[in-house]
Amino acid sequence: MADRPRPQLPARLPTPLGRRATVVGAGSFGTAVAVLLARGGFRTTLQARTPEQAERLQADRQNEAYLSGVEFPKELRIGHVGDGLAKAELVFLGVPSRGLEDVIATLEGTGLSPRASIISLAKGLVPPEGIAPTILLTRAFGADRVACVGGPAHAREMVSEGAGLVVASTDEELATTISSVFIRAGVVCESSNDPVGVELAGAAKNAAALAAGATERQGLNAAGAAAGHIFAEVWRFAEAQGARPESMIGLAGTGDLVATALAPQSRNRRAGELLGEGVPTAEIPGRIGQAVEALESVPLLARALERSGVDAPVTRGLADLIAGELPLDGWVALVRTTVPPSPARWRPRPRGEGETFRARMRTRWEDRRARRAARRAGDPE
Ligand SMILES: NC(=O)C1=CN([C@@H]2O[C@H](COP(=O)(O)OP(=O)(O)OC[C@H]3O[C@@H](n4cnc5c(N)ncnc54)[C@H](OP(=O)(O)O)[C@@H]3O)[C@@H](O)[C@H]2O)C=CC1
Ligand SMILES: O=C(CO)COP(=O)(O)O
Repeated sequence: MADRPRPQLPARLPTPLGRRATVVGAGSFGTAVAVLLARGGFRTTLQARTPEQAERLQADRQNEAYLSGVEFPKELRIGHVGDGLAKAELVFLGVPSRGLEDVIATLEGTGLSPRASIISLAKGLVPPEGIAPTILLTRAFGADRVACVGGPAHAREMVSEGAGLVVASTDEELATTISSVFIRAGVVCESSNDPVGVELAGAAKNAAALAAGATERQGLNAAGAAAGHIFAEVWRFAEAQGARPESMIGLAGTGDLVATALAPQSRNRRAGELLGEGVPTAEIPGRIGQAVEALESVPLLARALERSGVDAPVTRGLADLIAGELPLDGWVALVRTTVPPSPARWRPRPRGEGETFRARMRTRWEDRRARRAARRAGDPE
């Protein structure tokens, strides 16, 4: 930590002295976030699911099962269900999306402060509706108490070298408080007021990494096309929900996609590789041994896109591949032949204020020529 360059702190950062945080879920990411929060000056409790797990973590002062070799700072407290919640101002949920409803239910009986903010670390969708985690949390706690975290952030590298986090909340003060504690801990963290966009970007990158993993042996162009189609399809859905393009283009979307698709240890990409090798979906979580969000969120995503009328053949095809209803060669053929719907290729260009008359005429002429060529090729415009 001491030897590497640290991100620059904004001029006025709130001092965290005496402030408390709890991380629910002592898996790889929950543990890594708890380590950062303790480094960032928060009095932090890491909450395991059972007393036995908590005892093990306390005895070892590291998480052998999920993040071995990362020593806990001495300030980090260890607990199990309910511990550390009554006084916590920030409660981070480090469990996979499918566990969020259960965790919210357990939070209710723990004396959680009505002022505590709840932050989702999940990069998937919540069943059965396939909603973004912050939508579920907002229903339970109200939007001004809710945030999420996205961006390229593999747990082990994050605690040793850093990460590119994005904290998103509709409450600006909350987003700034959370991002400043990560920055104090030495990790780059931007804030955003587009939580659903950041979460859909995270779900899209996991889906795209899984798709790329399943396809890479058949050809890297096909793997890239699969990822590109999925991003475009999810973006059309996200846009209809008011999300902003920078959430998909920046750290939380393309940035995290590159980190996940390149990482040999990525669980989502590895799950895709196993699917591509013909391993049945039901066996994959057991082989990987940790959360593989995309296996569950892709079918939810495909249904959500269908419900909202978004044309999403590649996301649907990936869901069918996961369900065992589309063979690998059928999936690859689908990826190789899918043409995005015409609005993705053909949109009126915005006219710049300073554009000259000549340049405008030239643009119109080029537009007309391209439309004629598309008609001749039999493409709808
Ligand atoms: N790992 C990473 O690098 C990153 C992960 N994420 C996201 O963080 C989320 C958590 O993933 P990650 O930490 O990697 O997963 P892991 O599989 O490493 O750990 C999951 C943790 O959640 C606990 N858990 C699972 N279900 C429940 C439940 N119903 N109630 C309480 N606890 C539960 C598990 O407990 P038990 O051991 O008892 O099963 C375990 O402690 C995912 O959405 C992932 O996409 C985001 C960025 C990076
Ligand atoms: O979200 C991640 C990194 O930002 C981790 O992705 P994997 O779960 O595929 O390892």
